[in-house]
Amino acid sequence: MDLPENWVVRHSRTYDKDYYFNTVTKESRWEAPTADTEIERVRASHLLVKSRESRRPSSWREENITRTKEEALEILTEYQQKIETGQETLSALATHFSDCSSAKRGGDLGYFERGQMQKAFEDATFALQVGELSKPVWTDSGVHLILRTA
Ligand SMILES: O=C(N[C@H](Cc1nc2ccccc2[nH]1)C(=O)O)c1cc2ccccc2s1
Repeated sequence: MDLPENWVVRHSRTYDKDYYFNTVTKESRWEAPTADTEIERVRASHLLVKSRESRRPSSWREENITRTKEEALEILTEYQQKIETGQETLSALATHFSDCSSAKRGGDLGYFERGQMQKAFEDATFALQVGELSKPVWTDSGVHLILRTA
């Protein structure tokens, strides 16, 4: 029986039967959680660099974004290197350089479920472990670095 993420089976000596415990939410229940009973949601922050080909080639930073996709990736890869070496945090770089309005919240997008974000972004985020940084991910908005936070 494969349980959804963070769920474990425990044994109740009081009732001499197994129960299920979520090591993150600390919730316990008698019935086994299954993938389809759990509404999976994640939380993430991101840094977006737009290009001239973005769905909306404008942002709080730059009214008319003209950089090419190649230039956007070069810029994002610089940020990726700084975050991976611990020189910078994604939150600090997103605040100053992200072309998404979530820059005002350190790149935090809040919680979301499948079906809410552009598919490539959703798939990349759900594939990350909590605390893990993505590789550059392309959507119609531009190129992103994603940090899964919950
Ligand atoms: O779509 C947004 N902003 C777009 C850029 C963008 N495109 C995205 C595509 C996937 C995930 C985040 C994305 N942000 C913009 O400003 O042109 C969002 C901004 C915010 C701000 C707070 C929380 C959620 C969101 S989603």
